Amino acid sequence: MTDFSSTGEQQTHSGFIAIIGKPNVGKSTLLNSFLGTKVAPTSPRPQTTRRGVRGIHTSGERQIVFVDTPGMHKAKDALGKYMNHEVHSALADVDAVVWVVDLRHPPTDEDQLVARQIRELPKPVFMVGNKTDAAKYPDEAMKLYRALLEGREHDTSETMLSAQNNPAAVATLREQLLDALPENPFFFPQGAASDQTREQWAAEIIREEAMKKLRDELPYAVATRVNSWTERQDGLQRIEGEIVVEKNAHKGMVIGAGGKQLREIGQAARKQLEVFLSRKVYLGLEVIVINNWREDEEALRELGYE
Ligand SMILES: Nc1nc2c(ncn2[C@@H]2O[C@H](COP(=O)(O)OP(=O)(O)OP(=O)(O)O)[C@@H](O)[C@H]2O)c(=O)[nH]1
Repeated sequence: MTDFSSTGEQQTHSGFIAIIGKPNVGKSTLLNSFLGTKVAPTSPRPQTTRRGVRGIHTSGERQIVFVDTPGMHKAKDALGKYMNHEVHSALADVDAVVWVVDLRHPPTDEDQLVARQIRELPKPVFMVGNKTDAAKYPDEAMKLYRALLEGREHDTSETMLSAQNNPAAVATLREQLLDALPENPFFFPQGAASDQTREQWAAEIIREEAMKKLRDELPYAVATRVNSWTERQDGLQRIEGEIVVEKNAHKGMVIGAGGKQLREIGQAARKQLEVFLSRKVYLGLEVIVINNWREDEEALRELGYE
């Protein structure tokens, strides 16, 4: 382990905390809110998160490394299996778990799947009832979720909040997480916000915008990557990216009539990148085909899912 501790004298506390839950409950939104910056993609579509993206929060002598996991679900293909595997390995390696549930609805089979994973886990679990702003019966829903952990013998705490609209409640929860960290040297340098490269980060933003625009099953058949990023002397960031589809027939569906859809995806992604980078961005996007990439272990590796 690399020792990034700020001082040799004061003891630092540092640890890994996984954010888990079924798809679409608001895990990435909560992570971004914990960090006050955007490291994870969010979208109204389930299963937007594919990698165990890490976000890092350092406060004084304490550092949390967040592991944002893909939503746990019943896997249908190699990509799905990879995503569930990410959740299992995340749980084995972390010091505590934040379990996010959606208070707008009662628990489903997928929530039970998650609860089974953590009921016996000998690590602190912080249950977060999310979306209180949009829930009709938040207390009743929370009771049903609580029941899924009945019999659990290890530390469990609860919070109800809106990851999207409740920064004060998110900050209070973050403070509780900081208090739960074990004594450890820092795992990352103090200023770091994520362990993603800027290329991975930009590729995820492009994928987020593509997922918002594409219809039916197509969003899930799309991967993105950034192949080149150069900075001009006047500060303009020139980024070249690819949207990868798994069939020739999908290419036209992504590009759209006269290239309209691809242009819209590119424009939306460019705007997000410009906001986060505070720089002018030129974004070049191309659509390419890698046949059945979701079933192809080598292609998955090539696209960074390993
Ligand atoms: N009303 C409301 N919506 C929220 C809140 N938090 C998140 N959302 C929305 O819920 C949707 C899913 O949020 P994400 O953060 O992408 O969810 P996720 O759990 O990371 O999703 P996966 O990547 O599929 O696992 C998005 O449309 C968010 O804007 C909240 O506090 N209130």
